[in-house]
Amino acid sequence: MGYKHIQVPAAGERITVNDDYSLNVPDNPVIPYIEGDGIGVDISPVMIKVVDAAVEKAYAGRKKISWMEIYTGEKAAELYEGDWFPEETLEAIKAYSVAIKGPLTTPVGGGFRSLNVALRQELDLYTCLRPVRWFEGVPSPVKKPGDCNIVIFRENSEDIYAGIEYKAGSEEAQKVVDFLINEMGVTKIRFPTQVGIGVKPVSQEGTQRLVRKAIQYAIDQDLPSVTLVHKGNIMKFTEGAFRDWGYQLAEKEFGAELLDGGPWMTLKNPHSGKDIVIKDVIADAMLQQILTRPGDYSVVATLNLNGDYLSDALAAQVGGIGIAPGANLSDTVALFEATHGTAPKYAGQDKVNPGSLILSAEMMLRHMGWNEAADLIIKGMNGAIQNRTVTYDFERLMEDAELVSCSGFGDKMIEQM
Ligand SMILES: NC(=O)C1=CN([C@@H]2O[C@H](COP(=O)(O)OP(=O)(O)OC[C@H]3O[C@@H](n4cnc5c(N)ncnc54)[C@H](OP(=O)(O)O)[C@@H]3O)[C@@H](O)[C@H]2O)C=CC1
Ligand SMILES: O=C(O)CCC(=O)C(=O)O
Ligand SMILES: [Mg+2]
Repeated sequence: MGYKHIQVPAAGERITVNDDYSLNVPDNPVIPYIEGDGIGVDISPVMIKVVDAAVEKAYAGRKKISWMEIYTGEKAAELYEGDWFPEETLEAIKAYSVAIKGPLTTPVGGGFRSLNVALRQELDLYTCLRPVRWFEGVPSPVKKPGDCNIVIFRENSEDIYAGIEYKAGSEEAQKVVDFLINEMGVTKIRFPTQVGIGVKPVSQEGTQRLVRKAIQYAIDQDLPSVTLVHKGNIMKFTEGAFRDWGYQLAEKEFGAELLDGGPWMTLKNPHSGKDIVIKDVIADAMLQQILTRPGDYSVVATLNLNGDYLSDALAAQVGGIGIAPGANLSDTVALFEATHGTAPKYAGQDKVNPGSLILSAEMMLRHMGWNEAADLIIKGMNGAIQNRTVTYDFERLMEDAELVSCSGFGDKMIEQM
């Protein structure tokens, strides 16, 4: 395939996907990566160095990644003459099936819409998977951070996050307001002029494909519960429907039965025979539950915006978004990315924690079946933290820790593998 600006490495083959969605991973796969805006310039090269070291150590040259840079965001705009979101980036991610990205800037209140959201929508990466776990020694604002071991399944394609919005004062906003008032009999728009309007689509299909993944994950990983997090008391036909469709799917596809008369349900893990509880919690209560009783939660399935809030809040409990990894998944494409953003005030200073992107790469290696290399990344992370050689975000909360740079932390991880 001929690309305009993407340089395909001379060596390396594509990862391909079978009809049952399993992967064929060659020993020398080409992995596309987006460096990212802001601190992307700091963390992406460190991630690549650490992953290469883990792969080399695990397989002694038998396996190797050929990295292929692809472009979105500021770097794309420079290279593609103002195009922030080149079509060939999407083509490459689809063609190579597994990719990783740094953070991308989204302006607040105006300007272009989120490129991160656009990537998820264009590639239909409907699951945002964000595991939250504590590494021993990481400073935390809570007393028992080890109690927090929660895997978030965030719906990634719908909700108020889909970007259907009309600006206050625009012809479009007024048209929607007039339609709501005149044709739908709406009387509750408090100030019907100069009002911005947002639309919140939540579908049965979108909900159920996400909840299906969450329950299957709990089965595969032998976990005790799946919690549907929603604000369904207030937004009945979107967030409330998410809960109801979630329970319905658990019953229909996994044979879940009502627990003590419901609405909670329970099903037997077909592999381990253990019970899996399917439960639900209203989103505001959940934000206190994760602080007071994190051990009650294991897998969480939630809508797009709730998942965004919840993932940063949970990350804070185990040390912050500097080490919070994630993946955006469709059935055929996986795009790994950190939970945090571009942290512009630190850009180019070789200062921030590269842990979030490195742990996202660790998830990528497991997705590829390269578990030995993934294990070495965890070993390196544990070793660097336990040696108390950490970046500013941890160092400022620890006593007697040695402050290291972003690249320095990567090197410390490699030493510890
Ligand atoms: N998926 C993506 O690409 C995402 C993109 N964004 C975009 O990023 C931009 C900036 O967003 P903002 O709200 O400031 O959120 P950020 O996540 O970029 O940064 C918020 C704060 O989190 C801490 N932080 C973030 N990354 C790290 C790191 N690697 N190591 C240590 N600490 C870190 C810093 O805290 P402190 O100041 O305490 O040191 C930082 O000031 C926006 O344009 C936003 O839209 C946001 C989220 C996700
Ligand atoms: O797209 C963005 O700029 C922000 C996205 C975000 O915060 C997230 O996905 O966690
Ligand atoms: Mg976020």
